[in-house]
Amino acid sequence: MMEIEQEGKPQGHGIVIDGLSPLSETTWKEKLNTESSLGDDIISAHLAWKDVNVMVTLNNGDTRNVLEGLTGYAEPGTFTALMGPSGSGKSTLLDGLSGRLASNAILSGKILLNGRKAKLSFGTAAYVTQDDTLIGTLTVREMIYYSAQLRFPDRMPLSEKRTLVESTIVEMGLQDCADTFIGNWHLRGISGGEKRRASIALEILTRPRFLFLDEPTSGLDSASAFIVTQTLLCLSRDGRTVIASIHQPSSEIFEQFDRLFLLSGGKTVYFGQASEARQFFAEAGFPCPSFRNVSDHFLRCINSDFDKVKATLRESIKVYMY
Ligand SMILES: Nc1ncnc2c1ncn2[C@@H]1O[C@H](COP(=O)(O)OP(=O)(O)OP(=O)(O)O)[C@@H](O)[C@H]1O
Repeated sequence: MMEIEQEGKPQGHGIVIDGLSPLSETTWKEKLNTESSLGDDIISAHLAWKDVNVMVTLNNGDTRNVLEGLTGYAEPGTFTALMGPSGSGKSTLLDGLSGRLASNAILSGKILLNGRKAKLSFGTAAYVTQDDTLIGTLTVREMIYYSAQLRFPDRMPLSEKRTLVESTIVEMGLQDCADTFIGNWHLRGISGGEKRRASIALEILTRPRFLFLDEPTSGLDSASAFIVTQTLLCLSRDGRTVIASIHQPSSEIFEQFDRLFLLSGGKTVYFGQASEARQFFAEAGFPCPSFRNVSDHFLRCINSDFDKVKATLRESIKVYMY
């Protein structure tokens, strides 16, 4: 299949509006057909999805399309951010990809793991929710160690569990607070950012290939949020596939994303290299003023004048039709 050449084509990335493919069919098929030659001990896996729709049934029996025609992929060693206004479908996409949709939601479309239809089995994927479910009266090391005892089989030697716990503490940069209480409403403990990293530590104990995170930076100050996303970037560079929904990242945080999936109203506005999104919006007639945070700019464009954004982007995407 050939790409249709057109003047003014935004280079190197794809977008989709109203169900058009954001990627060339060939590129998508390449991602889709990446056959797994991975051994169990290798932490890398490709996820590809095409024409994903999610329909929910409401209490009154009506149905509603929450996601429409989403196509994309996530590769090992990369950090993908799902962004969009509140209610745009970020969590639903994350839930759909990780196989944890609510019982009233039905997903259609293709989601392939290493080119095959496969369920994400225990240990393959981890999901970190927005809420930290930690026990305040334990120290960070105790919390991770107890979690290791619950997650790993009894036949695994304690020394091995301890080694995994210690390496996880180092990987998450929690050495300095490892023996501090996590804390609760009456016990001063570790910071919010450290809590978030401790929550991620519990999930990476099993060395998952995929890490899904719902708003890992919500409620954190900008410095803590930056450290959390920096940690996620490091985890991805170890060969993991990291996908996180993030509401309004600072420019510094935005620069850490490899790929951006920008949603509005359950549809894709942009899918491609995060570093090229600014240029894409500029070419579509929405240059980002230098003083403005780039993610704020995208959300403002979508919120304030989405019809115009859509109309402009629809013009630009002709080049991606095959
Ligand atoms: N199981 C469900 N049943 C009914 N409605 C749902 C369900 N799941 C999602 N929705 C609706 O779909 C829309 C998208 O929800 P979702 O939580 O995915 O958005 P979001 O972009 O993550 O929002 P936020 O940033 O506010 O968390 C919302 O309007 C939500 O109410």
